[in-house]
Amino acid sequence: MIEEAKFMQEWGSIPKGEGVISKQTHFADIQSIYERVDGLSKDKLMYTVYSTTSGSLLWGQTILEPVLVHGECNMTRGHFHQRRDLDEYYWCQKGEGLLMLMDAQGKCWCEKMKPGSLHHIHGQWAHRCINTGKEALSVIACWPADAGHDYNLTFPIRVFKENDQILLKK
Ligand SMILES: O=P(O)(O)OC[C@H]1O[C@](O)(CO)[C@@H](O)[C@@H]1O
Repeated sequence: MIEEAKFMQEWGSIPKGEGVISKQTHFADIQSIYERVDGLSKDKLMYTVYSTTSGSLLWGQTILEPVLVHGECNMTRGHFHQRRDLDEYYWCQKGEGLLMLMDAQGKCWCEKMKPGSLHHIHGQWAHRCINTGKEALSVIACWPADAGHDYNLTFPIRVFKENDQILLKK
């Protein structure tokens, strides 16, 4: 017997199929992670996450809008996995940005994301996506459904864009 695929992730599009959900994050939800909170409308859309669970795996897509908050690049909240033994893959579909990583000792570094770049995230590394480009940054992820999110962290580096230059500030 040959069946149709249950989900579609067409090139350049969002995941479609039964059980795909989406969640929007607006500036009001995320403002506390930025250095400055004034000057941007609270209802500004910052990012959208589409996700679906099949068995023990999650498939998700995060679309980060090209927004600067007083020069600071739009970013996801960022998290460790509650289960530090569970890894994740990120694949950049569109746009350009940085994947910020931090280990358990607080060592923090970034990998460049561009269309096609594939990133392995070790289970003990916190991770955050940052849009440094002029268009939306679209990142697809696959990770274990029981990994969980641990938001109890602070990244020691901030990413700004000034005169088209990317600046990392401690
Ligand atoms: O929850 P955060 O840290 O804002 O990250 C954005 C997205 O990254 C994912 O965890 C994929 O890693 C999504 O589930 C999540 O919502």
